Amino acid sequence: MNKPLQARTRIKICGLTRPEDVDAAVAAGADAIGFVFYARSPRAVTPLQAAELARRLPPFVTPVGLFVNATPAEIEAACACIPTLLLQFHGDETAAQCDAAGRPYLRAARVDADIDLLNFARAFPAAQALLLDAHVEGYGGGGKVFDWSLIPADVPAPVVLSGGLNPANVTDGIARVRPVAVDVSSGVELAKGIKDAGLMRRFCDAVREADDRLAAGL
Ligand SMILES: O=C(O)c1ccccc1NCC(=O)[C@H](O)[C@H](O)COP(=O)(O)O
Repeated sequence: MNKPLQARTRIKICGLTRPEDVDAAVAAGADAIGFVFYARSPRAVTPLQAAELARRLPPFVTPVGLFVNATPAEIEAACACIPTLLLQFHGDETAAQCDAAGRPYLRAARVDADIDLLNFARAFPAAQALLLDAHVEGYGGGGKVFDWSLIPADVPAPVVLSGGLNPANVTDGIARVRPVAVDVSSGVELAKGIKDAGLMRRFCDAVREADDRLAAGL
């Protein structure tokens, strides 16, 4: 998969609920912090809780708001609390529903042998990137790795690799998929919504190691 080598692989850490975890994720090198606005998730936060957490972010660390089949009013309420929110649609939202939010967004695809990722990507031309996650019960956050060989070499969108990543497998994931970014939740947790600072550091170090190996042509 021959893709232009970007300066470095960006890192999104998702499902944060505590201020100390936001601080630790930023210190570890996260480029984006995901807040889950899906009430059925054990990692769910309210827009006001997320706004308080997002105020801890320095410049150039992006808050990402994650939605599953939310109403326009729910999306607008979250954006009113966090004006710089990058949206992530992780449910069954159509392109029209995603585009109607009027903001940059990531479109999640739940990957298994049944999905046609090329057609899926073409259906969301306005998405800033495709976030490729495993197909799990409960829409996401499942800690499950999907078969990366299912990802076509010519996906017509930037790819964020997600699904069951952790410090032990992210280097391989970057080498094989060459994503613009990686996304992790379970793999850096002590429990759902409770992140581990050491695991976040190790995850970000492993991403840096993968970038260094790619830059060295290894
Ligand atoms: O994190 C959740 O609880 C969640 C619930 C419902 C839909 C999506 C959810 N998370 C979305 C993410 O972006 C996760 O980071 C992604 O699914 C990867 O999670 P994991 O496999 O646990 O690293």
